Amino acid sequence: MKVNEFASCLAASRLYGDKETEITGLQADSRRVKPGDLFICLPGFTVDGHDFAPQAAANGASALVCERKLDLDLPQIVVDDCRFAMAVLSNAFFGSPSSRMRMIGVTGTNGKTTTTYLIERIMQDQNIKTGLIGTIQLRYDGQTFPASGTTQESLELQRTLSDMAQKGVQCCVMEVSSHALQQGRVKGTDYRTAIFTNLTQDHLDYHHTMEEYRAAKGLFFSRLGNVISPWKEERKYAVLNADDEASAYFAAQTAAEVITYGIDSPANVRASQISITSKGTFFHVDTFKGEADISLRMVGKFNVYNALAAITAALLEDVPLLEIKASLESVAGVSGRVESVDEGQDFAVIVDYAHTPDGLENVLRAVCEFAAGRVLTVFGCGGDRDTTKRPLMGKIAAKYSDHVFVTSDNPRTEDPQLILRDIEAGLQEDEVAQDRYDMIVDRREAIRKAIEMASPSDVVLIAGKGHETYQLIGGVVHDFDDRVVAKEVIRGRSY
Ligand SMILES: CC(=O)N[C@H]1[C@@H](OP(=O)(O)OP(=O)(O)OC[C@H]2O[C@@H](n3ccc(=O)[nH]c3=O)[C@H](O)[C@@H]2O)O[C@H](CO)[C@@H](O)[C@@H]1O[C@H](C)C(=O)N[C@@H](C)C(=O)N[C@H](CCC(=O)O)C(=O)O
Ligand SMILES: Nc1ncnc2c1ncn2[C@@H]1O[C@H](COP(=O)(O)OP(=O)(O)OP(=O)(O)O)[C@@H](O)[C@H]1O
Ligand SMILES: N[C@H](CCC[C@H](N)C(=O)O)C(=O)O
Ligand SMILES: [Mg+2]
Repeated sequence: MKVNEFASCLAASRLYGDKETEITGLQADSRRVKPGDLFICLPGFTVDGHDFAPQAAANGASALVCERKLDLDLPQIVVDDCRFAMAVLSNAFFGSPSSRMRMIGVTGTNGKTTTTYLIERIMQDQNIKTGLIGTIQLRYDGQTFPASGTTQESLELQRTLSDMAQKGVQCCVMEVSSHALQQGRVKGTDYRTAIFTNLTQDHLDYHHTMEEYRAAKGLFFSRLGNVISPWKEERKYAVLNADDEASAYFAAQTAAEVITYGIDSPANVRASQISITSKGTFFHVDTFKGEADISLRMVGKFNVYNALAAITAALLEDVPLLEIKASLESVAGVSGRVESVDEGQDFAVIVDYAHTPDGLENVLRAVCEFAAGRVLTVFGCGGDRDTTKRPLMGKIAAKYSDHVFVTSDNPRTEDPQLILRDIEAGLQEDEVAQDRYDMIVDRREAIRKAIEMASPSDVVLIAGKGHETYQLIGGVVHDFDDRVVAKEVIRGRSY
């Protein structure tokens, strides 16, 4: 593509320099620029990509996309917002790959990864070649790739979608974070179905207020159906959780057809007769395409919501309900989500990714429902993230646990001790919590103490890191996997 063809994708852009310059690739990191690349200067949150334009030029960039004209002898496309431009240009460069697949996106504070995994299983079982993009990994065409976050930057996303389309992927199910929506990472991506799981507190460091956070998620629904593509005539669906009050706000914003799922409120797909054991969850589901009884191998009422969202999306893809049931019942669980660590010990150890107040409350409620003995909780809160969730999580941990071990969870650049103190403030709101908690900065030590305290029938819940295999302390990434550490400690414990 020539530089003027890129410029013409952006109505209000200004092009300076040789319009015929040929572009062979896109890049937003000067260190990775190859000759022929169009370098996009992203004004980042930590550094300004414009400052790296000379390095990009030295590495052979053919042209620049920037927010102000730079003093460099290269063609330049000047735009108002480079991040949004990057999404539009990436989509154009890769030939709108999302329009060649069935795109199903999932947004919401909790449950995105789980819901995408369930949908992936259902679609794969229909012999529909399905790709997955999310927090744990990317996978398609028999290959897996590490994820760098929940939703890729637009350039990486369009590259991934293009590769999927070339490899014959017919359906892509992906997580869409509020950060991605706010930053326009998915702009131009043509979703057929947009799913909302729930909205509860998280990320207030980034979104500042719950209203702003909700508004970011709202972008997913307000943009749905506004993308020009070969699927244009096709129906678009907003799949909303009838039990979450934010759904009415999203419904009012979307031009797509609204389909609801829920438990407590009337919904198009509704679960009843829920019963939860330590082995799984049973429920009856009433849908617009029949009824079924479903026995999930995953525990917790929250997983009924995730299953309902998956059922709704699959019904909209015309998958028969009984085949959806068979697929859901075959899912043993999702890595790091209510995952049991079983070394033959006489108490339960569960590793879970709950890292928000609502996530923690949900998993603790589920654990309390089936725990025959005490509930011993190990958890912490991430550094350089929403600080206001820390005391809330402390209070919740105290409310549902017999003993709490407050510890580190990726302190990043913060002082770990201070994060623990923020959590402690919430624990101390609980009058009976005073002598029922320990503060242990070293997570391995905290896990060891909890497991040593466990008696037969107790449940040790280790929350916050789930599938993660690292602990970020300062700028250093240390190997750390709750499941591995728990196993080592259990094996070392004498009975
Ligand atoms: C707040 C946020 O979203 N930050 C993202 C952002 O970082 P940034 O703007 O600070 O980047 P920067 O370091 O200032 O660099 C600016 C530009 O200069 C370029 N650069 C930089 C150095 C250099 O030598 N040359 C060069 O060209 C960079 O490539 C970049 O294009 O752009 C980076 C690269 O594109 C992302 O990796 C980074 O995600 C960081 C790691 C992050 O923590 N993101 C989290 C908050 C996030 O997005 N999370 C959500 C999940 C949330 C959830 O639902 O739980 C997600 O979708 O992953
Ligand atoms: N529907 C739900 N409602 C509330 N909590 C949930 C729900 N589903 C899962 N959880 C809790 O949240 C944790 C994270 O679940 P999951 O990974 O599916 O969410 P996510 O939205 O992908 O998270 P992230 O934003 O970090 O990508 C789980 O380990 C569980 O404790
Ligand atoms: N997507 C979330 C994951 C948090 C996981 C937790 N282990 C932490 O590091 O805070 C975030 O980036 O806020
Ligand atoms: Mg996720």
